[in-house]
Amino acid sequence: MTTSGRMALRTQALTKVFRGFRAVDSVDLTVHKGGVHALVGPNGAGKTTLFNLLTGFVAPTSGTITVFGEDITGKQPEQVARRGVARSFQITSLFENLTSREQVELALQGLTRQGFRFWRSQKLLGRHRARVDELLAQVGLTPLADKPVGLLAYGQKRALELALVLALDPQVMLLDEPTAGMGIEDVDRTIELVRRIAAGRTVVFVDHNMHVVGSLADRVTVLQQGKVLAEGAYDEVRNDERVITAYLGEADHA
Ligand SMILES: Nc1ncnc2c1ncn2[C@@H]1O[C@H](COP(=O)(O)OP(=O)(O)OP(=O)(O)O)[C@@H](O)[C@H]1O
Repeated sequence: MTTSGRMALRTQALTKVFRGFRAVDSVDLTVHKGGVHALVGPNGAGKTTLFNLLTGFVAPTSGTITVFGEDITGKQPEQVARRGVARSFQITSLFENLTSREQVELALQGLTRQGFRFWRSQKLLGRHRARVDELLAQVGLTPLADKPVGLLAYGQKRALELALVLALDPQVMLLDEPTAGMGIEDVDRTIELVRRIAAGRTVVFVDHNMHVVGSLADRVTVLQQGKVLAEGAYDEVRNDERVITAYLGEADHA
């Protein structure tokens, strides 16, 4: 296999400047195919901006982004999604009055060009139902499929978000703080869930919880002030003096 064939995502000198402020500063990032790659760093390090760049929600000031060897720099989010890169939806994008099932149906419907016409075809509708059931089962929401989303617990809503990403059947899945705001039980359940759905895909995720990072990531990139401070396996990175200092600095601040 060629080197580019093993790379799912690659950025070179990727930079985003907001009114003179370098939020992402010359980042070289390589995410290997099939890898689970964590982006960590103190608040304001540029993690969200990097995510937005990788998914086309923010256009870079300079630098390049490639997906499986293809240059996607400057492409729109839909075009990036069409190349198999999908990010998690935020809870705020869930409709509280719809059930989990309806929510997943809506996500699948968005994938079809036929739109509403699609739903009039009984045959396709049946095939679709099976897929909806499968997605709900994957994230453990089968028993709650017909409950309005507004009545779901926080952790269950986060699981539903993952089902919406999975509906796109992405090759590369970007998860923005999948365990943020969760209690310990939900955190451990989510770790298991992400591990399961990561099989056969490439995952990039941001998380502040080092237990999550250590449990899931085979590679960790530490950002600080928009730059890559360190990169490596979790155990290498967490013992890196510069990383310890960056985090202690943040703790002092707090
Ligand atoms: N649209 C914008 N306009 C101006 N500045 C921005 C914009 N988006 C982000 N920034 C700045 O860029 C820097 C990096 O922000 P970013 O949200 O990417 O950091 P982060 O690592 O995700 O932080 P957190 O962990 O707090 O979510 C911050 O200083 C932020 O204020």
